[in-house]
Amino acid sequence: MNSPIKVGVLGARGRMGSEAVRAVGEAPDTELVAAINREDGLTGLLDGGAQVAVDLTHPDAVLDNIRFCVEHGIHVVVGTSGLGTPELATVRSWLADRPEVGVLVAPNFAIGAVLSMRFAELAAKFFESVEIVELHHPKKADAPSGTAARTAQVIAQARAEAGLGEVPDATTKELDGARGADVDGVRVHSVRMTGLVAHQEVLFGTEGETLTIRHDSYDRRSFMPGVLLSIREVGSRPGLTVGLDALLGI
Ligand SMILES: NC(=O)C1=CN([C@@H]2O[C@H](COP(=O)(O)OP(=O)(O)OC[C@H]3O[C@@H](n4cnc5c(N)ncnc54)[C@H](OP(=O)(O)O)[C@@H]3O)[C@@H](O)[C@H]2O)C=CC1
Ligand SMILES: O=C(O)C1=N[C@H](C(=O)O)C[C@H](O)C1
Repeated sequence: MNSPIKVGVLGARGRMGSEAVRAVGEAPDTELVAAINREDGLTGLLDGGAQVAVDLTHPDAVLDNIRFCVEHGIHVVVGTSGLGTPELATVRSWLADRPEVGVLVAPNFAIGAVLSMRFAELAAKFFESVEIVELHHPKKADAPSGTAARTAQVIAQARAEAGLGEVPDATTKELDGARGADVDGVRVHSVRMTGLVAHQEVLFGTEGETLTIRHDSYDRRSFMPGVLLSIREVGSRPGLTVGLDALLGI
C-alpha cells in the first residue's frame, strides 16, 4: 500500500475545517499532519511535511494561503468561497512558475450539488427564463454563495453558446435588491436563515412549464466524500482545476 497522503487543514477549528480534520484523520489513505488556525503560521504545513493543503478559511484569507502553498510546492484543495474570474487568473499566473503543483477549487464538495450544477448547465439552453435561489445558515460571510455564482456562470455560458438572449424581465421600478444580484445576467437571490445549512434551487421557465433543480446539504458531512476525493486527486492534476466534474467523470 502507498504511504498515506500528508494533509494540512487551514481553518481547522471552523465548521468545515473541523469536519475535514475528522475525515482526514479517519480515512486510511490520508494523514493529518497540520491543523492550522487563524493565529498559527502557515509554516506548520512545512513543519508537518504536508503534500496537500485544504483551505476552509475565509474569502479574505484564501488567496494568500494559495500563494504560500504554490510557492512551497504544496498542492491545494480550495473549499473557501469568493474566488471569482480575476482571482482564478491570479492563481493561474502563480502556477505558471510552479507547473507541477495542482490547485483544485471546489465551489461545492457535495456530490449532489456538483450534479445539480451539471443538470442546470444541461437544462439552460431549453428555457428562456432562469433564476437561482440559494439558502444558507446565517453565519455565512459571503453572498451570493460560491455555488450560486458558479451555477450562474455555467448557465450563462450555456445560454450564450445556444444563442439565447437576455432573460425576459420588464422591471423598470424596483426597491434596491428586490430582483437579487445579477451574476452574468442570471438573477441570484440569497436567503440567510437559522436552521439551514446549504441549499440551492435553480428555477427554469418557458411557455407553459417550469423546471426546478434543488439540492440540500443538511449536514456538513455531505461535503466530506468530495473533500477526500479532491485530496486524493489534486496531486495528479497539475495546474488549476475548477469544480469536481472531471474527478467524477461528468
Ligand atoms: N466548497 C464547499 O463545499 C464548502 C465551502 N465552504 C466554504 O468554506 C469556508 C469556511 O466555511 P465555514 O467552515 O462555514 O466557516 P467558519 O467561519 O466556521 O470557519 C472558518 C475558519 O477559518 C478561520 N479564518 C477566518 N479568517 C481567517 C484568516 N484571515 N486567516 C486564517 N484563518 C481564518 C476561522 O478562524 P476563527 O475561528 O479564528 O474565526 C475559522 O476557524 C467559507 O468560505 C465557506 O463558504 C463551506 C462549506 C462547503
Ligand atoms: O458557507 C457555506 O456553508 C457553504 N459555502 C459554499 C458556497 O459558498 O457555495 C458551499 C456550500 O454552499 C456551503
